[in-house]
Amino acid sequence: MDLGKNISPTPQPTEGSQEKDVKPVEEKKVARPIQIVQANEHNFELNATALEEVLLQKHVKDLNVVVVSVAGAFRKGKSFLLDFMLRYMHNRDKDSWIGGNDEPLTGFTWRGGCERETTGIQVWSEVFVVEKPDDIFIMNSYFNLLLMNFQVAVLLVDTQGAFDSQSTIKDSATVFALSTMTSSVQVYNLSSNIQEDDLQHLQLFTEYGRLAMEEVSEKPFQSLMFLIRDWCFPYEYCYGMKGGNEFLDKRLQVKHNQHEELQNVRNHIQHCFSNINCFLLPHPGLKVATNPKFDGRLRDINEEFKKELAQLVPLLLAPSQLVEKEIGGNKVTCKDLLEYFKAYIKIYQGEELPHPKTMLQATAEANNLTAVAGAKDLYSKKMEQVCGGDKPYVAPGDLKRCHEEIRDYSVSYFRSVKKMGGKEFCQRYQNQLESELEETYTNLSKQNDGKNIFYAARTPATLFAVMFITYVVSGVTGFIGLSTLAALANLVMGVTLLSLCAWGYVKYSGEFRELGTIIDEVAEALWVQVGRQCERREKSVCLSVCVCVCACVHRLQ
Ligand SMILES: Nc1nc2c(ncn2[C@@H]2O[C@H](COP(=O)(O)OP(=O)(O)OP(=O)(O)O)[C@@H](O)[C@H]2O)c(=O)[nH]1
Ligand SMILES: [Mg+2]
Repeated sequence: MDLGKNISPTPQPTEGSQEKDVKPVEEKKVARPIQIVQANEHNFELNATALEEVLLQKHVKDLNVVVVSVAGAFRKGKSFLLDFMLRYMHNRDKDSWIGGNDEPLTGFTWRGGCERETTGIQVWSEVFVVEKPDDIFIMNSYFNLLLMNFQVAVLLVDTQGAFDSQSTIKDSATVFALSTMTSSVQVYNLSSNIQEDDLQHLQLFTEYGRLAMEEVSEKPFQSLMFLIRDWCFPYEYCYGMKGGNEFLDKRLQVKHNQHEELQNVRNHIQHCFSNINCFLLPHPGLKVATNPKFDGRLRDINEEFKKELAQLVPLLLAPSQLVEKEIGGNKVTCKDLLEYFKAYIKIYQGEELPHPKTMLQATAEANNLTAVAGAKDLYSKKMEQVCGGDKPYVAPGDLKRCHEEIRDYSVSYFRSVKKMGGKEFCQRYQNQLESELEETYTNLSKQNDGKNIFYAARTPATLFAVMFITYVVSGVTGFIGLSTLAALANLVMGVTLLSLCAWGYVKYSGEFRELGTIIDEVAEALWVQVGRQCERREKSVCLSVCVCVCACVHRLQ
């Protein structure tokens, strides 16, 4: 059997991707980390030109891509690990890929210290072409079975650490989601153990990724590897993949007697990834963790760590282990990946996605909203007893008084409910509640007005009055010979009569309600205007009476 013989598939050009050939980056410059997503003041921008330079290199652009990314909290050795992956990719044909004892570790920038190092998303400029054995065997003309090999392009991705002091939850979620959506293998880098909050954050971040994807299939993401650094309990679960998977099975187990919250997190994670693994890595030794002069040379690293690292990296990057990136069930080429990056980043730059929040913020919001809903419910129930649909008309003054009493009672209920978020935060929700109650009151008082038969008769009364006045005006003006004015008055009377008939039909049939509303509004405006004029007249009449009385009194004196 002739293994390893090259039969490369013919790549199909993809619609919409740019047909550019870019010279290999390493031809122009030495291989280096390339910043493809930049974080500017909590906004993420894609450096499309830099990504094009990497992904549109002639020898890789049409190859299926394998994207291995490392993500997780900041300062936990992600870039350090990726540099060992780079060593593997460079020396994978040699017996020992891990390097010499005194060779400093270079590649993605890593360092000691407590402040974050990597920002945004970086990729390694050199895309590695690997012959990946496929499961298909073919027979050649000499009747030998040949294992088909496909060339794939391997891209290594380093990400900004989550939860550093300069990033919001949204920033961390965006980086994690973007890297998960674009990678075929996501390494979730954790320290010491899998805590419940690690699972909750993974749930939040993957949900944020899922929201941004157009087609959400059953399992939107591919492989996830929990990588637990500084594992201290090899006596319970041994280092490596075997112990890791046993440990993970226990951690992700869904039991019937478990709280729903714990079950939800586990189900969510299992439904997001097609393949989930775990690897337990020992502590690399104190020199690695605490010596500021440590430059990555193997001499300073614990033997146990090196032994496990030598197992871990091939598990991710050995040709037979490579997982090609798939989106919606289709394999993705380097050229396609560029387009996906462009599309995904746009979604995160837009405003249509909800903002992920801290747990306190989300809980406080939920508390306050529940209290607002409770208070509104209380208000509605009490007001229902005063002016509900089956209750008779209430005098507007009485209704207002009831509203004020019940509003104060509801607001004090809202204030009495225990809520998170602090005084100022809760005040915002109290203001929202008060304005919503005022709105409800306006609607209720309109309904109440509708029950007043005199109110309901306003429109026909106004129209009748207009008809009567125009009738008199037309009679008088006709009598004194002002025939044009008389004709005009007749016209107005005719239009008013028509409006009255139309209004009657609308009220009877419930059809053409917009027309009915317009007639009501015009009649209402007339009514109000006439009312105001009468009030003013009344005042001026009163004033004149007062002036007359004063003058008489003055005369008498
Ligand atoms: N305890 C411990 N320290 C490690 C391990 N691997 C690397 N380190 C050390 O962790 C420190 C940070 O390494 P980086 O690779 O820069 O960490 P990072 O996660 O990329 O950090 P950010 O880029 O800031 O997110 C360095 O001092 C490494 O020597 C490990 O497995 N355990
Ligand atoms: Mg880093």
